Amino acid sequence: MEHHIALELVRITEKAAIDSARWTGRGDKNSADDAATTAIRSRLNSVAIDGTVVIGEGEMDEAPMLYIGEKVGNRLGPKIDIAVDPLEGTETVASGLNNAISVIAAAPEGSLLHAPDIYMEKLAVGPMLAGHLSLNDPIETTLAKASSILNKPLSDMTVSILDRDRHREIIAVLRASGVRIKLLSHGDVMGAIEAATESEVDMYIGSGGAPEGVLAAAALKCLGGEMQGRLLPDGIEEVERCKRMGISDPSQLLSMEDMVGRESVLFVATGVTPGDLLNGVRYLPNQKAETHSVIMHSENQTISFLRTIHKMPIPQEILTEAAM
Ligand SMILES: O=P(O)(O)OC[C@H]1O[C@](O)(COP(=O)(O)O)[C@@H](O)[C@@H]1O
Repeated sequence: MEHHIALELVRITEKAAIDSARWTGRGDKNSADDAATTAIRSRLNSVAIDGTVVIGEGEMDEAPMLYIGEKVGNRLGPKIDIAVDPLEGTETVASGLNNAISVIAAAPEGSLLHAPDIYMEKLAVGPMLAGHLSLNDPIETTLAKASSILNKPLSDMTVSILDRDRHREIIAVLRASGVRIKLLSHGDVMGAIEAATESEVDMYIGSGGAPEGVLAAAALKCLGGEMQGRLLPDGIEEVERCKRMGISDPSQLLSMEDMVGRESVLFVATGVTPGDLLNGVRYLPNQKAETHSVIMHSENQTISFLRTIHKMPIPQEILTEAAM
């Protein structure tokens, strides 16, 4: 995956972040999401790719922009799959909380799993634990193995998980084991990534969105970590949806390769609100804004951080007022 594509894509997540961060704390998650989606959609066709959205805003009949199967890019570049979440953490922005990002992953055509918008059970770890654990094991076994490989007692380990009622049993098991728990209010792409960066978190577990699982798997591949998943279809309709998207056995354990393929993957994200890995957007005087982004390539496992100062166009309404 070529570097210039990453730079073009990150310019797009930056714009999405700048536009959606204006909705921080305003209690309107749909407007925040619309702002990010519009920014991404209006710019994707200028990127030198022959792209297909495999993870986007929904299926064709439910999403006017960035629908699954939509062709994007100027068609002059390589054929690639695009997974995009214009705003990961819509509620986070609406409530003015931390860790909302705008994110795009890209990989050669046919590499990324067409994940339906249902829940996925997930296990994400960093390089030291990669290849050593299994989502099939009971949590107690997973924790014991991790503790032995990391050579630290359970009481020194931290596991992160979304703070949801559906996780009550898992959280009880974690508490009984003695590990520290980091409860996330929203945003499990960043939650999973944190398990593979130099943070206090050793492991991310629990269920979250399946599309977010694929995005996180792309990042974890670049970080040398590992992500395993299992779709959790709720009822026949969701099982059928999995099948329509090419997943014949929705209960199968999904490896990194199942989710992001064997070839090189690219992951770019820009912080919308302040977070552990990325700062959020800062609006500066003189129509400027500052963004913080990360660009990850799986090929050499390079992780680059980018701080950019943007000169923003003067809003149309101000131009109109000045002309009067
Ligand atoms: O809030 P739920 O239903 O537990 O869903 C969890 C999913 O929602 C998120 O927290 C945020 O998703 P949105 O950006 O769509 O609001 C994801 O990161 C996560 O995978």
